[in-house]
Amino acid sequence: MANFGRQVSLRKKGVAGTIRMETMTPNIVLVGFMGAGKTSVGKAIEQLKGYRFVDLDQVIVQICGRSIPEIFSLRGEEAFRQLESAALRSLQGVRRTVLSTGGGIVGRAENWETMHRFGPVVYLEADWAVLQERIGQGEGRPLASAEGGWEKVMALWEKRLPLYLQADLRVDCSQGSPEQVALAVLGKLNEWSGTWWKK
Ligand SMILES: Nc1ncnc2c1ncn2[C@@H]1O[C@H](COP(=O)(O)OP(=O)(O)O)[C@@H](O)[C@H]1O
Ligand SMILES: O=C(O)C1=C[C@@H](OP(=O)(O)O)[C@@H](O)[C@H](O)C1
Ligand SMILES: [Mg+2]
Repeated sequence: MANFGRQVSLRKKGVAGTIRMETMTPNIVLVGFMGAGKTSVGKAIEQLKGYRFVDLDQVIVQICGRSIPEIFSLRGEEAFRQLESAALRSLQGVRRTVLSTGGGIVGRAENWETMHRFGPVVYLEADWAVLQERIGQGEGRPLASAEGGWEKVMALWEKRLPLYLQADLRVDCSQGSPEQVALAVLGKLNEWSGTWWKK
């Protein structure tokens, strides 16, 4: 994990003095299962903090000119995962950005490397009943469509649970509005890493 918010010596690079990592990587990355509220909380953080909001699914849709269900049905999940990793890499260098990812981003080690370079990764967690209610009929989410049955979706959630724990921070997203969850995220980040995110 990168050491955000700490002094970094530049002496080895032939430059006198130190700078703070915060000037290099003030972003926030949201991960969590479908329905956790990553997109909604990302938008709320944009409003509260004036950060730019980027939803990775929307980046993929823009690159492909197709919706997420169309990409899944025309090209399959593996192609979607490749597009997802490429879309994530394409964001390298973004600043003052809150990035909402898709629930399956956590399946590839290379995505974790990229996300950890962007900034602190925050896991929005909720229990199954809350996620199930928010997913609803699964519209727009090919891996959670109602006709596929809930057992498969729940098995996917259980399989992914340990992967989400690679995040730097965990925030309960099951109570309160997206704005309240966003405030909880910002509060935890403040406790966690001091001042960098206030910029
Ligand atoms: N804190 C919350 N409280 C109640 N409903 C929420 C909350 N966060 C998200 N939702 C609702 O749950 C659904 C999924 O939210 P979304 O932001 O798309 O989740 P994700 O991007 O994690 O899949 C949406 O209908 C949204 O309005
Ligand atoms: O969990 C997943 O594998 C997916 C989650 C979706 O995003 P949300 O988590 O925002 O619904 C979207 O990326 C795609 O349908 C696949
Ligand atoms: Mg989303």
